[in-house]
Amino acid sequence: MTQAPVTVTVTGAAGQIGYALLFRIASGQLIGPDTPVKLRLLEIPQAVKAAEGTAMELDDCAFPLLHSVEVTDDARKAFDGTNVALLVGARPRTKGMERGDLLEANGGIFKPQGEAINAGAADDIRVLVVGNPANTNALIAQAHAPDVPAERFTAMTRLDHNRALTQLAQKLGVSVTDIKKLTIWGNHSATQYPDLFHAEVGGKIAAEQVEQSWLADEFIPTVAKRGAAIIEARGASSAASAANAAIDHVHTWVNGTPEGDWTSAGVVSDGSYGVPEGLISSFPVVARDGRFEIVQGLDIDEFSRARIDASVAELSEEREAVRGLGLL
Ligand SMILES: NC(=O)C1=CN([C@@H]2O[C@H](COP(=O)(O)OP(=O)(O)OC[C@H]3O[C@@H](n4cnc5c(N)ncnc54)[C@H](O)[C@@H]3O)[C@@H](O)[C@H]2O)C=CC1
Ligand SMILES: O=C([O-])CC(=O)C(=O)O
Repeated sequence: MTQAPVTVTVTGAAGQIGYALLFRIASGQLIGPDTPVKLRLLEIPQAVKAAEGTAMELDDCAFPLLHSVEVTDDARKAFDGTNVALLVGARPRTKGMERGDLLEANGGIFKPQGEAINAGAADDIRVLVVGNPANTNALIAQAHAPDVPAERFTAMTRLDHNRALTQLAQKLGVSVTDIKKLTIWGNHSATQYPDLFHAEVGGKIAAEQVEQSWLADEFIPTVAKRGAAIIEARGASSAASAANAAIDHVHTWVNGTPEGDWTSAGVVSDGSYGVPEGLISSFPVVARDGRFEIVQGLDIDEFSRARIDASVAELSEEREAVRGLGLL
């Protein structure tokens, strides 16, 4: 062990993503193979026992990098001194629930968690929100952590990015590693826009290597509705792939993007590409020196513009809705 331990807090630790995520974090895949990890698992009181069971299993793996595991239902304890917070636990939509009800229920989770992060997290805290609606939940948490730089709050669109990589790789009969500069724009929802007009395969623009009808009528809807397709097939929402994307997101954030490539992440808009300032929207980003930076200067044609605008309009509506609920 060559480095000081990093404290990683996972909320919703007893859930299905939590179960797919925790063992990978404990094995060193989140930050790197030289960094020991202190795990904090936050759950609601009814699920603490199940989280304790997972903690027992983590012990039973004897992971060399796992320094300790603590389980709690107290957000202040969970985020005290935390370096990386993975906010996975959220209120799922249930029958008869309107969008506003969902936003309000999640406000009750992400507001106090933002406050607890503000009160006690480490100075270098990085937050990834996975729980849906991820972008707006991230916005709520960020709004309640005024002492933490806003850029430290991010929302996960890496799963969408990874889904898009594989759809394109399968279409062109190439490896996912042959694809560079793919982008997911906007909201982690069915309005998201997976962009192939800047993506490159073998150094050439991807959109020019596929039929326009495939791009518009198959690729975009397949990626955007993949979450629903998994639920239909599995009877439960994506779990291992979501956990994998969370690992990818944080690993990239800490360790950087490769030269000549970028990734996608929901980050606070600085007004780039006409996305209203302050919204947490997905952009093409590079990670350098432990920070995400929005890739600048891309030409956006009419086709892409309309799709980015539609998804960003949805994010603006969600922001207005949570403002109306007094959550911002
Ligand atoms: N951004 C993305 O790409 C994806 C996001 N998701 C979202 O991730 C979330 C979690 O999914 P699953 O693990 O499958 O759900 P799950 O229902 O299996 O687990 C959620 C866990 O969160 C816990 N929880 C609820 N409120 C909490 C609170 N205030 N503090 C701590 N824990 C709390 C629950 O007790 C439960 O154990 C859902 O909102 C889902 O929609 C899922 C897939 C992809
Ligand atoms: O669609 C869902 O409910 C889960 C999700 O966010 C995804 O799989 O992308």
